[in-house]
Amino acid sequence: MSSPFTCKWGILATGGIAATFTKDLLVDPSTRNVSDVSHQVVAAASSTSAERARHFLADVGADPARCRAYGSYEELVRDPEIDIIYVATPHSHHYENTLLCLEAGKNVCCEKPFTINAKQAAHLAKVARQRGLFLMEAVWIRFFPVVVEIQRLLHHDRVLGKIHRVFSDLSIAFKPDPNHRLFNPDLGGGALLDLGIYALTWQMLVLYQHPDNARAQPRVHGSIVKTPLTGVDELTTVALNFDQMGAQGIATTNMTVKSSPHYVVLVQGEKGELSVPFPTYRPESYTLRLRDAEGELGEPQTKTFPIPGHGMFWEADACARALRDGKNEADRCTLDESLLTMAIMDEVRYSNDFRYPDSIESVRDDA
Ligand SMILES: NC(=O)C1=CN([C@@H]2O[C@H](COP(=O)(O)OP(=O)(O)OC[C@H]3O[C@@H](n4cnc5c(N)ncnc54)[C@H](OP(=O)(O)O)[C@@H]3O)[C@@H](O)[C@H]2O)C=CC1
Ligand SMILES: O=C1OC[C@@H](O)[C@H](O)[C@H]1O
Repeated sequence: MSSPFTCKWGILATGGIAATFTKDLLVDPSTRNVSDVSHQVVAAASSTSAERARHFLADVGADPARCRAYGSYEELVRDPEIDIIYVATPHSHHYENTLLCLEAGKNVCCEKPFTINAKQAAHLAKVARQRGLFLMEAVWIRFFPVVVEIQRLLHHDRVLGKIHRVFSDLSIAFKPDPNHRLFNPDLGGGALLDLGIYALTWQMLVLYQHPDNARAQPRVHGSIVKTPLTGVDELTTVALNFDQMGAQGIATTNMTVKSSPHYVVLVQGEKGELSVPFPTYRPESYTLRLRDAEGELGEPQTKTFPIPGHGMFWEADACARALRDGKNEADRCTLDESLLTMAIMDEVRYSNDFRYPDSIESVRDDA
């Protein structure tokens, strides 16, 4: 058996999800039956201090003898050993931080949402393509085995027959705090960009990618209620009409009331229903209920997929395989779909008169 391709990671930022992702990189791939790729953490950087980066590496359990700790992102992107950088800053910073990496010749996996708006995302895609670099938005659910199986059931096996509509929600009750990144407009806060992107991703996975849709773009209508606290969107609903296949998607999100536990994603088709419970940002199971001869929904059949860690390693494996194979995009998370998702969120925000400060909506002059 040939030895696995080892992907060498640099971690840009040391907050909550950077720690979770890095710990997942250190999980033994054999626990998820992966033997063709593996991961090594070779550096981390904090914009605060090198000391903070050192603590981060120690906290996540990285081998201090094999890692470097930097006190600036600029130093990180110059590290010659790094194959790919994981960008884990707040939304407001993704565009500039990813550009910094790409311009230094580094491949990038950038946290969701890709950027603040579609113009910024298009600029990143242009730079990556011009330079022949790998670039991916870290929409980790796209790589979960449960998601792969749901798509096979709906798209290939067509267990529900024609799909009529899809409800998808991700709502979490956060304590209102004007300084938290979720509420702070200067950091790109708001339900849509942080949580709604998952509800929209389920629509992309089920309806947009359905063979009957043939990648036709949906018509989009959005409705937003802003929080009086800071003016970012607090309650947001998006209706997506997939005219090609005569189906409708309803994606909802909010930062005040938690999603109902059982039917967070609900796909309704002519032959029955498929549902995915909370949390849709870390899906672990699905339930299928098929109609009997009388048209009544039958007994629920649930299938659960164990997650041997947090579940972020599957997207990391996809990045590693793309680098190994000389590809600049991951098949399950393409730049075109990230651009379309950003364009849908732009449409919802701008049609509801919700813009972030110019300082974070802008693109560089050379975009
Ligand atoms: N996939 C998933 O499940 C999740 C994804 N996310 C995404 O990850 C990203 C980061 O979220 P999260 O880790 O929760 O955020 P945190 O606030 O915990 O961490 C963000 C980090 O970014 C760095 N940073 C740089 N500039 C700033 C700034 N001006 N203000 C605050 N932080 C700054 C800091 O690291 P330093 O000081 O070291 O530079 C900070 O620790 C977001 O895009 C979010 O949407 C978040 C949670 C879950
Ligand atoms: O991606 C995310 O998923 C989980 C949420 O708690 C978090 O706010 C969000 O960024």
